[in-house]
Amino acid sequence: MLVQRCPRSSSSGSRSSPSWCWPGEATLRPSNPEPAPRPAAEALRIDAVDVHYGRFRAVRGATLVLAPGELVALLGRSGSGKTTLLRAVAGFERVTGGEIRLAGELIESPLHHVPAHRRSVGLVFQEYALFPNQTVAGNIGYGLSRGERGRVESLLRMAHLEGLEGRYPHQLSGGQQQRVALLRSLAPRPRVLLLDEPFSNLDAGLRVQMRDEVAAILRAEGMTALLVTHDRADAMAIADRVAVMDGGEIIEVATPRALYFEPATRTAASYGGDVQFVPGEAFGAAAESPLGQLPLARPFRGPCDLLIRPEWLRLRHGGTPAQVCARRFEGAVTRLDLAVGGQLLRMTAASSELADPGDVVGVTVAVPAVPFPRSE
Ligand SMILES: Nc1ncnc2c1ncn2[C@@H]1O[C@H](COP(=O)(O)OP(=O)(O)OP(=O)(O)O)[C@@H](O)[C@H]1O
Repeated sequence: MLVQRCPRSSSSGSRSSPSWCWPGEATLRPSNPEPAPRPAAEALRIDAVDVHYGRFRAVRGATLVLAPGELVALLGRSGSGKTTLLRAVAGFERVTGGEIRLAGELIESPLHHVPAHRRSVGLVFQEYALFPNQTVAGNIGYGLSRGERGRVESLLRMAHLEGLEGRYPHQLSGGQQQRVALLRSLAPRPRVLLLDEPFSNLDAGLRVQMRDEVAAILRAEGMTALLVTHDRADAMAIADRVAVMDGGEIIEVATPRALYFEPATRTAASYGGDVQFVPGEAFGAAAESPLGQLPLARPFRGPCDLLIRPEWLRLRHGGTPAQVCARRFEGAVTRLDLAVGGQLLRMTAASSELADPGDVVGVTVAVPAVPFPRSE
């Protein structure tokens, strides 16, 4: 069995699911006629999925397709529906619309429900949920047959945990526990791995190290994975693509670079990084703006608002004159408030760039601006 437990449902107890929601419920209604399986090029297909809690529609028409071996991050603010969607894929929430398929096989629709323990879906939560009375090897090998001992050893090697196989969870650091939890979920070779905020218990330094290690392990295993996070840096650092979830909807699916440099909507732009806009008049590949003529990330014509992230600004002699209104030193970076042509702009500069309040400096934009229709 791949699904060991679902901490959120067991710990909170507050998620009142309709009675037909519980995982493990083997038979619901006869399944609807099964369409021909989709090509195996899709490891996971979430198609127009709705999930309701009573009358509240927590997930709204969510569509997302993962290719085999792809790592996709579901990025959104608290309450945007990320965990609900993940739980629907795992089999812990019933969908009220749409369908979910694993490698073409229908596993969830309003009329069809494959129980969680039969989905071959692995789960990793922020609470590592290791078995306290089992060793590292016992935890990882849980659910494997005796003949698969070699699998435990190779996973330990891959995660650089050789030598720790005889330890118990309380004898491990947080990062080691998280790696063991990951290996335990990977061991039975699930069809897809679901990770719910797996790094949020870790301090900042360890978090960065762990997310790189987790990504490396997932790639070495060729695992298809869906990672829920509210942390944009986590999502951007390790995902092949980021699915932005807002108000229950998946509003944009893009590579991390596209989400940062060329988001399709203003809302998605705010998930990709800090946002600020200046008015512009675009004429194809460039636009006139209070910062002079700026190249555009995509062609546009007419009045627009231009996305210029604070860190895209540079202090340069000969740039557009700007007055420094305020300065906040934050160590590696310094944040400046600049008055440019009657507009206040925020700039994030390297702290080596010296400018004091009251100075008049030259400002340029180092990255093509992203145009959005003014009316949006
Ligand atoms: N059992 C439940 N009953 C009623 N409403 C629920 C239940 N579980 C979640 N919700 C609501 O559904 C919405 C989506 O919740 P969900 O936990 O999926 O969001 P999330 O994006 O994962 O948030 P977080 O990052 O805080 O975990 C929220 O408004 C939440 O209050």
